[in-house]
Amino acid sequence: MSSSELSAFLSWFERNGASYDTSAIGFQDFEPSEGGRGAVALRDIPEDHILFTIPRSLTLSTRTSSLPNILGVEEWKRNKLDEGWAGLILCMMWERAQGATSRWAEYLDSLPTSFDTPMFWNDEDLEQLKGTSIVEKLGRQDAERDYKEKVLPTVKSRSDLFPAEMLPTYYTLEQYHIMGSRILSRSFDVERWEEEDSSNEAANTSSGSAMDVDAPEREGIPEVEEEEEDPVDVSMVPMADLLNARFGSENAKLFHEEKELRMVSTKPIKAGEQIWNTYGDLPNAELLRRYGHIDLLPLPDGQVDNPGDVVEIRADLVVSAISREPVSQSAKERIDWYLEEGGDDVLVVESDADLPQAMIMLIRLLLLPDEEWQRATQKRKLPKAKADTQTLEIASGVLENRLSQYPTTIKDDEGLLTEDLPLNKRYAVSVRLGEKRILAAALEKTKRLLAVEATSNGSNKRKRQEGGSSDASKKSKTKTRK
Ligand SMILES: C[S@@+](CC[C@H](N)C(=O)[O-])C[C@H]1O[C@@H](n2cnc3c(N)ncnc32)[C@H](O)[C@@H]1O
Repeated sequence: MSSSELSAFLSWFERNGASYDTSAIGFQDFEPSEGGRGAVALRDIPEDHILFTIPRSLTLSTRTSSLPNILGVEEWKRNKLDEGWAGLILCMMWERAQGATSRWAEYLDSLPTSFDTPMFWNDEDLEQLKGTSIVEKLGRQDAERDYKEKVLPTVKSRSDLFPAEMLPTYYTLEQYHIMGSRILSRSFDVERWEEEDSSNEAANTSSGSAMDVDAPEREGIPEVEEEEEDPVDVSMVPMADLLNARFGSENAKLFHEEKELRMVSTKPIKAGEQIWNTYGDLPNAELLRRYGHIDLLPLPDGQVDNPGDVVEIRADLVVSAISREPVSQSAKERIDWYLEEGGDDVLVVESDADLPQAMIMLIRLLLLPDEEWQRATQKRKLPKAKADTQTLEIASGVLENRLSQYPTTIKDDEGLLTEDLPLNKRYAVSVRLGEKRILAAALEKTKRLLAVEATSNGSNKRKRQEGGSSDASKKSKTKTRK
């Protein structure tokens, strides 16, 4: 954003009922490694200070744009614009096409039009991400399908709203990707205020609840960390999206009030310091995919990594470690049951390198003798996450198999990082190295436990270790791939 775009944005912000404390917060360019353009404290700011306030009506979402109502509820739903981000993307395209008459004209003009995220990388750079879960999550094909099946038919069927001569400028696939990337790197989830009236009927048709309802936890099923996002909550929040983020550095947070959103300091901030929001202290793979940067911090073990890093292991690696191809009918039934009962198809190893509880349960489930399997289904109870020798052996095979999905070794990557690499490659190598270090640590832990199992040979000591969940396992996060 140029300085003239910034000042146009700031005066638009204030003209439209938003306000910011001009004595406390300013905007400047930081080093690229510090996030580039961001917010700075102009003076010492105490904790709990309101930095800026935005009326809910000035956020841009399918609730606040008038397009869904103008188009009509029926058509909105018929074209599936109430599912996923296609509806918001179309609203953003349409608002932009309205030019100066759009309520968000200056805001939209201030947003970036190019991105460094892997979505826009060439094949050579993407190749460097092999083994990480980024490539399969890019969603380029899904986005293109939504564009072709939801957006284009809508646009072509309503020339009163989308004049044909505007299509090549405002409603192209390229614009679709740009708007999608703006949402990916800048949107917030803004839930409806509990008592709030549903004023934009077309946008409020999604089945999601405005309340933050936790999924019920069934016995034996590990908690599911991620909740389904309700598309009507996904909102562009002017000014809040100017704040950068760094692992563990958050000093300001967005609070959702009935009529407005407030960015409030959560710690004292010294004059000259950057004002950091949080993107959730994400693993590097997710930071890179959504935002195009990574976080690297010196850790107590002397390595430089992101403490929020995780490794995702697809549950089918566990299945193939146990059952021979073709997968037996019984294994298929068990996997279906595990998934129906809320078990997840992706197992997550965190940076502490403990085996995910879900992995141990799944292994044990697949190994259960038939009678016990019948009992488990009757009681709707997964096996305990107790890692015995057989389970540990299989888990270590799964970890080795997962490690082999990366074409390079830890040593190769450490060597590469000493070289002068282009930025995309440096990021990709750092992401895969962080993941491999976690896998290697998990493998080492598992092998240590196997050695203990082998030497203790049924002694009392071993009984004590088997009494509860193995140290190697933990109540794990499981995750649904997006
Ligand atoms: C919500 S925006 C923040 C404002 C942004 N810097 C701008 O100029 O509009 C998120 C983007 O800021 C950049 N960013 C934020 N934090 C960063 C960090 N710690 N290191 C590098 N880039 C960062 C990334 O490009 C990211 O996609």
